[in-house]
Amino acid sequence: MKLEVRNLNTFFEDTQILKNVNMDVPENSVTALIGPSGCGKSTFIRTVNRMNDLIPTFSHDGNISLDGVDVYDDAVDVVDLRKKVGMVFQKPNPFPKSIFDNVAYGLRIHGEEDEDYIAQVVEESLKSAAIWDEVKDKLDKSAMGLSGGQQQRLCIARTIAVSPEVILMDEPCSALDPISTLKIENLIHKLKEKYTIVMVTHNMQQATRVSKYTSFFLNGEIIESGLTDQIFVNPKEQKTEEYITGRFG
Ligand SMILES: Nc1ncnc2c1ncn2[C@@H]1O[C@H](COP(=O)(O)OP(=O)(O)OP(=O)(O)O)[C@@H](O)[C@H]1O
Repeated sequence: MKLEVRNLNTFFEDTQILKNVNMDVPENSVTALIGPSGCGKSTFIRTVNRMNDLIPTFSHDGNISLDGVDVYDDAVDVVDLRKKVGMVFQKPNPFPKSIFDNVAYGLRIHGEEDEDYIAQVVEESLKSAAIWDEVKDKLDKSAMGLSGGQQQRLCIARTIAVSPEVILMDEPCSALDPISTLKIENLIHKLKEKYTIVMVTHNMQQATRVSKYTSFFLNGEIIESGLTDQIFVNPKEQKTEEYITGRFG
């Protein structure tokens, strides 16, 4: 397994958010996380790449391993971990820099100085994120001038420029129109050949379109995990069925 989560509990102060969460994420696949608002999906993915470390009231117990290595081990370098486990957020968050510099950013902060190499990776990343044709003639223009859908693909290019292994996506299409959403979904299909993707989505159709596996979260617990086809066609748990048929949440 690429990612293995065992008996994960997380807390903000003494409020428990995630309760005994277990998950296996196979390599080169898309796993969708579904569940009603506030059930802990974002907290979960932010625990995987240790983004919650930035919140002083956060604590956890249990284990998350990436390729068999505990991501919370003292020997793990958090900067290196976040390079391996990239993240794409709900709202596109380009830096107020040029399109080129947005994608080059990660390479530069990791010490890359070879400008020819940087230019090559920027081009490859923009191509992989299916936005190259739209921006190739204005790489020096501000990323803030792009549409929301273009900004989100730029953020995906920025994430893949540092060669991550896992990409965490927190509702990556929720701020986008249907056409941009389709572009991102097609892109996710392509990206799973190289990367392992874990994606939070509120859109049930999207989960069935893009993911192979689904985990259903409710009140900080995983109620059911399995193949997406099974979860949506033949859920084992009554709560899963109630949720996917829109009876709550
Ligand atoms: N920094 C924080 N401090 C305290 N509580 C927090 C913090 N961040 C999140 N929470 C709480 O953790 C719970 C889970 O929130 P989380 O954002 O993980 O849910 P979610 O399933 O991703 O929701 P949504 O679908 O609305 O994004 C909520 O009750 C939220 O209020």
